[in-house]
Amino acid sequence: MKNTQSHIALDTKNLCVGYTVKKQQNCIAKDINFTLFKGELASIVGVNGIGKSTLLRTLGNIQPGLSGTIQLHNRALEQHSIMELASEISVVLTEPIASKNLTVWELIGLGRQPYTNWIGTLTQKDKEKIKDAIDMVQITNLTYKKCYELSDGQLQRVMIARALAQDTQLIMLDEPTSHLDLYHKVQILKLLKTITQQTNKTILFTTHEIEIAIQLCDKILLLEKNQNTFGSPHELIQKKSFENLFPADTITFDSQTATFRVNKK
Ligand SMILES: Nc1ncnc2c1ncn2[C@@H]1O[C@H](COP(=O)(O)OP(=O)(O)OP(=O)(O)O)[C@@H](O)[C@H]1O
Repeated sequence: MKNTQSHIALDTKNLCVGYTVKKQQNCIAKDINFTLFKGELASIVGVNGIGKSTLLRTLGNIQPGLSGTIQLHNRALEQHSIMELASEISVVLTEPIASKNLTVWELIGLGRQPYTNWIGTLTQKDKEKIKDAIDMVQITNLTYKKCYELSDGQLQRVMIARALAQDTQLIMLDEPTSHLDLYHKVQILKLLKTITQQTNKTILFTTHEIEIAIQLCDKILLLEKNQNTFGSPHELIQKKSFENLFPADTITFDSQTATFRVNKK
């Protein structure tokens, strides 16, 4: 968010995320304006290097904004304590976890840190939240496995369960389907959809899986160099937003099937 006057308002109690960036020169993301509501599944898409992860990480307070402000409940994000933020927003990143020696149960238990005492003692309520998270992502059979024993797809489920155990209104994930095959990509994104439907939580994730996002997401934010578009997949298709995403001599978008076609010539 360099050289911009950006203002982002997060309100996890009512409207979930409102984000505006005023148009300025030398900024990748321009004129962003989006609002997410409870129970919505939303994705941030765009070509490599357009700023998807930067936006997500900035919203999640993982990295400082290049300029502008982010407010959570009318207070600057950085004015909230880490524990306050952790009870409002959970973030799942792509970086490999340092704690792979933990069991699945222990790792998911870390999601309860905002609520436990200083030595991390889990109460009955904490244990129930962990169990509920495990049930929701369907990994009961993995509960006592070490995280280093898991496949990438299983580990992603564990990370989602940790975010669920953290029990925040907003869950953000950076590229949750990287390293997964098509089947497992679809499984993870369908799981995110189910979570929004069953818990009324809001999930925002970055992805390169535009075709799957079109099929599953309630809202899509398409980041582009000169403009950004936000809306339902249907609205974006109507606006022909995907048609110039890639060079037309190589890849075209078929709005009838909502798929990208490779130009073989
Ligand atoms: N709004 C911005 N203004 C200026 N620079 C930005 C902005 N957003 C991102 N950048 C810079 O652009 C580079 C690419 O950003 P980022 O990794 O977020 O892109 P991405 O879309 O997630 O890429 P990929 O799809 O390859 O993962 C980074 O160096 C980042 O610091």
